[in-house]
Amino acid sequence: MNLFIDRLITKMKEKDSRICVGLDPHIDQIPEYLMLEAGAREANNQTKYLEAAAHAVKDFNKVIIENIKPFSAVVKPQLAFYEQLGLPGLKAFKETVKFARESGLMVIVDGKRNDIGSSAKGYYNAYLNKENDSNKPALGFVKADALTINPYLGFEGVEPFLENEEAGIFGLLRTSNPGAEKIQNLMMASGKRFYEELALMFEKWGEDYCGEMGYSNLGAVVGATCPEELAELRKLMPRTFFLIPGYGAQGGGADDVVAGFDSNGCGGIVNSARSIIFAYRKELYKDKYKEKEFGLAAAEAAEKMQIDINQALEKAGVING
Ligand SMILES: O=c1ccn([C@@H]2O[C@H](COP(=O)(O)O)[C@@H](O)[C@H]2O)c(=O)[nH]1
Repeated sequence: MNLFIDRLITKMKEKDSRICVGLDPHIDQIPEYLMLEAGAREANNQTKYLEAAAHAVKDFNKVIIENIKPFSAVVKPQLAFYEQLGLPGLKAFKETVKFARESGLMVIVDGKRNDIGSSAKGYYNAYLNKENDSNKPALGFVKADALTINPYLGFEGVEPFLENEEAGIFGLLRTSNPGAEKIQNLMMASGKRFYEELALMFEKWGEDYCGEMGYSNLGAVVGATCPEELAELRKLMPRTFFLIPGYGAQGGGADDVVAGFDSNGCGGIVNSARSIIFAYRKELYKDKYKEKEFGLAAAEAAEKMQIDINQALEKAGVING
């Protein structure tokens, strides 16, 4: 049972959780005391500031991971927030991935990578490579369980990412942002929308990478903000597992994501970043938790999201309570 997708489904079942916590450390929302302790406020040049901010990010992530792990099987660090901190940010990212995996969580790196096949292989090596494939030391940056990719270059840009059966990928299909509709919902000459055509390609591309539970190591990203497309795609793509972002801060809610799951309550994982990791700043929790208790606020928000989604599935008759 080494296939990524089988491990993911098993872990989600063990925790009875369909949520993924986004580790998106927006610097302006990191608790001020962490920035002060790390020396970010006294830094008088960029080098010192980036080092201090990256230190604060690493400390922040560790507290979040410790607090949300009872409620989530997976975290999804968004690379953009680490790259903006330069080399110290990449170091913080690497330590975060390692800490999350040591804490028993699976890690989906959100990098939306892709290129022509020969260059895509480089991204594969960086994030998903097997550690010991031969007698030679292997290439690699971090050991993630999965990576988000962009399928725009076609299958030869996707195939290199599927080499390691222990690792998975999620290709952008129908994204959660408002502007996505203008491109992804374009009507094609076939009478199908662009995302529908792409969905059929995903199903075909993923067919040789299926696990024991019927889902493929090639998953798809479909937004919680477009429940109609989510419902349609679930029917069109029986072997494709969905990563569903857009919950919380972007407006998606529990009832919106129900359609992303199959009749067994499987087939999707719902991501939320800001509304969990920065819950301590939200009206709902602000009076209850002090800044230093941001981890407790994140735990409460994660538990609420876990319960809300499970209850929405129960209400829809998909799972039994
Ligand atoms: O369609 C997409 C694809 C990826 N994302 C990413 O998910 C998180 C969402 O963060 P929130 O704070 O929960 O809004 C972020 O990393 C995005 O880059 C997405 O939102 N939509």
